[in-house]
Amino acid sequence: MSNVSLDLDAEEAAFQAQVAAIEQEWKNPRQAHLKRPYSAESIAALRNTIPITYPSSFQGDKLWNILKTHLANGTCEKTFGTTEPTVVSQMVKHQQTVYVSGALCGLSEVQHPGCDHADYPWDTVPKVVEKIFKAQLFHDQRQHQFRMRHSKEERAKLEKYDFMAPIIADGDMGFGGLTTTVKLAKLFVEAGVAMIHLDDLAIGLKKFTVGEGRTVVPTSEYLSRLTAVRMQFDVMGTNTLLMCRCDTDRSQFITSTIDPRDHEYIIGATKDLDPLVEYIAQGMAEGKPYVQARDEWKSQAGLMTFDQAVKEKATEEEYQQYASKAIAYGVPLKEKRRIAKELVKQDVFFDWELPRSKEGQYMWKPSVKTIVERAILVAPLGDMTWARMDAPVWKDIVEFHTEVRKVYPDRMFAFGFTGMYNYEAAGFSQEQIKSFSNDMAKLGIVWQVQPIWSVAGLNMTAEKFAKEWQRDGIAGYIETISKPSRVPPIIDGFHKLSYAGSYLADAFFAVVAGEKIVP
Ligand SMILES: C[C@](O)(C(=O)O)[C@H](CC(=O)O)C(=O)O
Repeated sequence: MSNVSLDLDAEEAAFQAQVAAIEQEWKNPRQAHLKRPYSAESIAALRNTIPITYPSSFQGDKLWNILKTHLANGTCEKTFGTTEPTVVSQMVKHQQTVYVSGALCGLSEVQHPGCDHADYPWDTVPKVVEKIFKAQLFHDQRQHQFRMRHSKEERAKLEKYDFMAPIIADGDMGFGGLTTTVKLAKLFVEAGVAMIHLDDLAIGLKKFTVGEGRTVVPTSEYLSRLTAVRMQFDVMGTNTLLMCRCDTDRSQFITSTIDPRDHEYIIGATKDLDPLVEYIAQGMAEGKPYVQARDEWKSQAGLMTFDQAVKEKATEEEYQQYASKAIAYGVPLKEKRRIAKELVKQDVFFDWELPRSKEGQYMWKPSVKTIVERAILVAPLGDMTWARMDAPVWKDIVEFHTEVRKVYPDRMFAFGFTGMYNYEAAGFSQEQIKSFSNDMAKLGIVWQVQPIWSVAGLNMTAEKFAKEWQRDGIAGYIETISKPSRVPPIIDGFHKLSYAGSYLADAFFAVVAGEKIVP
């Protein structure tokens, strides 16, 4: 039974037309850098039968043009994170984009605030994007209506801002599974986002204070996540941008050994000890703190990668022969073992199961090289790349971006100034700190974000006023806030009717009553 006429020819013709349209979309210069592992037919079969368009696609194209212009000019867009629409209304006066930080959402937009575990409900960040995007539309609408109340000559004297700054948002790790990643991508597009970033972290395994902060997932899982987002964007036919973010810098663990492309970096014990978890359990039963027991075991286990273990046992000549055959991208441990057995006289003991954590994670040896390999592998799925770094090590920054651009010369990159950066400890002079953004822009880092300004920035402002308010009462407010905010360039506030939207609200009444609202 069906409630529509079964015109099979029409259905088939519509499907083939959709396939042709998708293939044409993918040939567009805007998408020339993308390569999908799936066909246009697969996407056409997943689309709705009615045409749906999304402002997200328009904002994605706008952002693409902003970033490509910076790339061409060797400059960069500098933005910061927020969850507040009123803050956004001020950001747009000095910058071109807005960032919605997951860490900030986890502190202020959830029922259980806390550290950036990205363990908040998967729809948290998209909802904040929607809140901000709708506020942008409101600011844009009231500014337009206010301007159109004035003659063209008068408008020349009025300030005008582009409130529709593209929103970039934190997609974290896609929240665990492919179905959540697909739903997340869909919700972000429906919310009006211009770009999301997705990373290779494992969900919910961050420990902040014991040196076990980052666990990555296998390369294969990272690929699947990004493919799922690209697929969902294609199903929706949107030009929303996808940023491939790698968090392997300073990661301590990986969740699985399933992908041979990771084997080079997985750490094993070269001493045949009891497993770490047993040693820790025994130590804690004797009253030892967890970290002490863990570090004791680590100091005895001879922890290293298999290649390092071979180097320890082989002669120089044996190792050179081994390296020429076994140290290459994607060589599985099983093959490495076979080559070592063939070439190295001494037995190489190596067991990556012994150091596994209680949660089953494998130990990981981070390096710029592994971030480069992941970034290059996934680049055809995304529009930009971000190697998230825990510290501003200039040598690593140069190495990473230079290596990726050897393969993708026009690749655009992002950089995040995390709150904990200690520039002096990283060897930066004051001059280098000042020129940091411009120096990075020359490497193709066209979008740079201070993600969590709001935590310190707004807190300092709030604490300062709270103190003055108690001390000076309303006189203090007038001196420190009200008067300064009226001095051009004026900071929008409810004191200026135009910015509260009062004229917009009255315009609804006027239009309904048949009155003119333009001069
Ligand atoms: C950018 C980030 O993902 C965020 O949630 O804002 C965080 C910010 C931070 O930890 O400073 C991150 O870089 O992981």
